[in-house]
Order: sequence, then structure tokens, then C-alpha cells
Amino acid sequence: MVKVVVCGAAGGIGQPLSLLLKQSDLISHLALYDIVNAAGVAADLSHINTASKVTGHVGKDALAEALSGAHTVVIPAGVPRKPGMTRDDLFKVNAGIVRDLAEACAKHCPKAFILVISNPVNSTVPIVCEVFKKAGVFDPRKVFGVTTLDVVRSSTFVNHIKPQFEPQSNRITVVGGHSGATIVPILSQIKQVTFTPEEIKALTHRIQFGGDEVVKAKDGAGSATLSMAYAGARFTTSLLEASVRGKRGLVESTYIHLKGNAGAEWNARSTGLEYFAQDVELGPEGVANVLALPDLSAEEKALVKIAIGELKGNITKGVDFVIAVPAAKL
Ligand SMILES: NC(=O)c1ccc[n+]([C@@H]2O[C@H](COP(=O)([O-])OP(=O)(O)OC[C@H]3O[C@@H](n4cnc5c(N)ncnc54)[C@H](O)[C@@H]3O)[C@@H](O)[C@H]2O)c1
Ligand SMILES: O=C(O)C[C@H](O)C(=O)O
Repeated sequence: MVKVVVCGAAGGIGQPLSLLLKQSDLISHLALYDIVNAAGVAADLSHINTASKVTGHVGKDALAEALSGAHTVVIPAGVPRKPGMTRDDLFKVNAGIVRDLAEACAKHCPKAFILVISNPVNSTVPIVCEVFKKAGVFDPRKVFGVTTLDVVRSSTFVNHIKPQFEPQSNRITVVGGHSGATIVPILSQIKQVTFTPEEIKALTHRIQFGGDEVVKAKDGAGSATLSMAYAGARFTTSLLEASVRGKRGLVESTYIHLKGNAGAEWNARSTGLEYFAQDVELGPEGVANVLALPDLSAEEKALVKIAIGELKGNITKGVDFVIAVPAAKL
């Protein structure tokens, strides 16, 4: 039985993500949790003739039932940006939402994989990890910040200026975190096409601030939902392929707790950070191995340095939140 829970399932990301996951033959039970409308979304999806069972769970009283027995919990719960906001501006509201959901996961499904989509990812992942540490159930191989949208955007945007670059089969490594300057695409490793320095600069900027393009175009109605659902489903599917089906060699960039993960010592030493997004090989228990950083160009080294500076503050903010603010009673 593979039960996947989506927390925030009635939202802009939650609905299309749940639709994509309903199509997976790796999932036998899709549990949809939200504080509103999850029952309606579940009733709708349950009419789709794929094998998985779909259940809806609305409100805090239904959270335990939603989470119990979960193999994987995907969390897109929380508020999205409006024009003029940074992801960090969402911390005020989303930190508490993610902390409370993490508390419930630590209690009702302590061994589940936790995939964090809610922003600011650079801080919400440390929140989940700290909650799990506090509860004595933390496994650093099992908590992931979903940064796949940066990877998806990278190959799409490269293809836009280099049509000979095939965007679906060529994956680009993106390291650092998930906000503006902390997003560092390693374009120097692309072998299929060449770029001028101006092209590299423009592409890097577009990838770092791709989220802003969508926020601006939606003009107050939220941020990326459909492309995020695609990226979230891709990451979830890769993790399930590795953990359920035992498929080997699956690599995704993701934001993780470095200490306690095989291969991450080098990253932890060279960045001085507790968390960093990097290519990770997925396995039966989640992170099987953190791949070494590829060779970086001088420009990329400078970008990583800037990212490290910003990440430090984001990580401390998440960690301090759990230490300083008592959790709501669940
Ligand atoms: N990681 C990424 O790459 C990425 C990409 C896009 C968006 N995001 C983030 O994902 C989050 C969700 O975005 P969205 O567009 O789906 O927002 P949305 O407002 O459309 O949906 C959020 C959903 O969360 C639900 N929710 C609120 N509090 C909850 C709680 N305590 N428990 C369960 N559900 C709760 C809401 O009812 C709503 O249905 C935002 O924080 C956004 O910034 C991350
Ligand atoms: O930009 C946002 O706020 C949402 C998301 O993090 C994105 O990258 O699209």
C-alpha cells in the first residue's frame, strides 16, 4: 500500500498536483487534506478510472486520519506571493502552517517522506527538520525542499534560445536554494550547446527570477501553480520510482539537510551551511547519495558565494522559529 498525502490539496498547486498524482500507478491511496474543500476535490478526482483510491479530509480534526500510514506527504499548503512580495514575506503566515503540519507528520507518520513546496522553501525545510528533530524522529534522507521547478525552468529557458537543446531529456543541475539569488543554475556544465557570456548572464537572471514572471503575469491572483504541479509530480514520481519500485540512478536537484546524508560532507564543509540544494541520487530510503558539486565557472563560484550569504539568514530564521515559538496543540 502506497499512501500519498497532499496537504493543501484544494489550492492552486494542490488541485493539479493531485490530478497528476491520480494518474500514477505507483500510488494506491491518494489522501487529500486541506482546511477547505478537500472533500469536493477528492469526490471529483475519485471519478477518474485509475486504480488509486482517493479520500478527502477537511480541517484539523481530520489531519491524523489523513496522515496515518502515509508513505509520502507533499506539502503545498500556505499563501502564495502577490506582486512586490519576496518569498521571505510569506514566512509570517506559512512558517506556522508548515510547523503545525510537520508536528502532525512527526506524530502520525514519522517515517514518511516529506516533500516541502510551501515558500519560503529555504526556511520551511529547516522548520520541518527542526520539528522532526525535536520529536526525536528526524531522518535527513527523508525531508526534501522541492526545487524541481527551477530545474524545469532552466531546461525550458535554455531551449527557448537554443532550440537544438532538447528540454525534456536534458536535465540542468541547479544548486543553492529556492529564491532569487539563492537559485544557481550550473549552465557551464551544458555540453550540447554553447553560450556567449551575455546569454549566460541573461539566462541565469531569468531562471533566478522565473517565479516573478508568473507572479507579475497573474497580477495579484497568485504565483506558479500549473508548472509547479508538473514539477511537484515529477519529483514525487522520481522518489516513488526509487523508493517503491527500486529504480536506480534517478537524480534530482533538491534542497536538503546536509548532515547525515551520504556524500554531503563536502558541501557542508565548503558552504558552511546546514542546508543546500544539490543533485541527489534517490534510493529506497530517500536520499541515497548527494552528488559532488560539478566544476563551476568563475561566475558560478561568485553566484554560489552570494547564495550562501543569503541562505545563512533564511536557514537561521527557520531554525529559530521552531526553537522560539511553541507549537499549536494538535
Ligand atoms: N517550491 C516551489 O517551487 C513553489 C512554486 C510555486 C508555489 N510555491 C508555494 O506553494 C504554496 C501554495 O501555493 P498555491 O498557489 O497553491 O496557494 P493557494 O492559496 O492557491 O493554495 C494553498 C492551499 O493551502 C491551504 N491551506 C492553508 N492553510 C492550510 C493548513 N494549515 N493546512 C492545510 N492546508 C492549508 C489553503 O486552503 C489552500 O487551499 C505557496 O507558499 C507558494 O509560494 C512553491
Ligand atoms: O515565485 C513564487 O513565489 C512561487 C514559486 O516559488 C516559483 O518559483 O514560481
